[in-house]
Amino acid sequence: MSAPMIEIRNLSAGYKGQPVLRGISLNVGEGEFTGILGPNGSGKTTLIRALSGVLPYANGSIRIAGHDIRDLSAKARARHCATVAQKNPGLSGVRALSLVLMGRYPHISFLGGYSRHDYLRVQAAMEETSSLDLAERATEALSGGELQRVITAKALAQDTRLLLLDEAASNLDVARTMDLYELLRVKNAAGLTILTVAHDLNLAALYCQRLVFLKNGSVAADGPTREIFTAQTLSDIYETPLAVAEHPLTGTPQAYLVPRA
Ligand SMILES: Nc1ncnc2c1ncn2[C@@H]1O[C@H](COP(=O)(O)OP(=O)(O)OP(=O)(O)O)[C@@H](O)[C@H]1O
Repeated sequence: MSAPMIEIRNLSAGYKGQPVLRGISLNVGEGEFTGILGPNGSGKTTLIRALSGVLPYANGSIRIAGHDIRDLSAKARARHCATVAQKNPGLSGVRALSLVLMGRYPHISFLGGYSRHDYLRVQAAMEETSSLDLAERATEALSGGELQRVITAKALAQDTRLLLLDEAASNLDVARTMDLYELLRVKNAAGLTILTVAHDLNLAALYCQRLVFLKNGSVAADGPTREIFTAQTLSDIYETPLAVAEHPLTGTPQAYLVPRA
């Protein structure tokens, strides 16, 4: 049997010596589309940051496609795993096209420049994310949603087998959100392993086959969406009453807010 795409063993990580993730162990198989959910501050972004290699961790191990990520250079890591982060560093003075082209950087050789193939991959990724018309725009002049699409294009242009997303739909309107998740569905069907942080429970339930709920830096619940997405589990994890009913068209479980009075 092949190794899981992600193997996390007893992972502890945090900031300035303060633990946030407390001994997390989790496997994600190749081809899974998994949602990471949980209350504010539960450690979702911290987990994505540790997986993408930008946050050093105190204890435990992370293997991606069989490689301990601490043994990989940043460039080698970027050939295995692309990330759409929640916060993006200042991108002043960069055209959208140039930003997406940076996604090809892990694939160019030491002396080689970008090839025709790189530009074709960039064009395809921008078409897929409906951002090609933004190619010549300065990234600092883009709206939050436009920038989000360009950054998603950069991640797709990276041509990895694993994609990590942290609230990738947070700046998108409802139509763009559905465009993104439909695109993710197609990519997942073509073999891409996807791990996405989501706050929108119903969106996650519609698209993710598996849900992992974090709470206080630990895994509080983990399982196939249709089994784990229950009123009891959600209400316990979020400490607020929630009801669950089937989506009228898909039969997927969906959550409903319950007024307290
Ligand atoms: N750079 C940082 N320095 C210090 N503490 C941090 C830093 N980033 C996050 N934290 C703290 O770590 C904890 C977990 O934060 P994290 O962003 O991982 O949570 P989250 O589950 O993604 O939350 P949210 O749903 O609000 O996005 C929080 O208590 C947060 O205040």
